Amino acid sequence: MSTHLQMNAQKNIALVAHDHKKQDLIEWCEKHYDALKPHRFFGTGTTGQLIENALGFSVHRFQSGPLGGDQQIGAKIVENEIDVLIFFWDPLEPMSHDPDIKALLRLAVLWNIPTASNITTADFLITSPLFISEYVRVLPDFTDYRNRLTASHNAVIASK
Ligand SMILES: O=C(CO)COP(=O)(O)O
Repeated sequence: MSTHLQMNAQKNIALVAHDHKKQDLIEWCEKHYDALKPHRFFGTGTTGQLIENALGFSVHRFQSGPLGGDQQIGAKIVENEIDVLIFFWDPLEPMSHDPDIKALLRLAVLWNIPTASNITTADFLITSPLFISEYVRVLPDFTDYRNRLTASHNAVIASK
């Protein structure tokens, strides 16, 4: 069994980049300005501010990554408020908030969110016809997982 979530043609895009990758993300946004413009933007604090300044896009900014921004974006993914994650993370730099980064990337996989971690993948994503159309996102049915303990727990209670 699976469940389905509707993505609108206008996507909610989360933009995140580590410090040595911020310029790459800004240049990527500039390169795809026309394709990105119709969508809505979210971002970690510093990345969001830089994108606003460089592109003029309005970006809903969360906290800076090390202050919890990755976790806030992860929560929005769980609440189905983010459709696409563009996260240029730095493979050469250990981060104080590595657990938060891992958690965000994990949630993006769990909730089947299209995710780009480098320029090439981001180019492929933004040029996909699906980027500007409605799309039904398939999710595993988590019901069994959610109920995994309640049935046996209820049986134990009933037997007392
Ligand atoms: O650290 C980040 C993502 O893990 C990004 O945070 P900033 O955009 O605030 O620099």
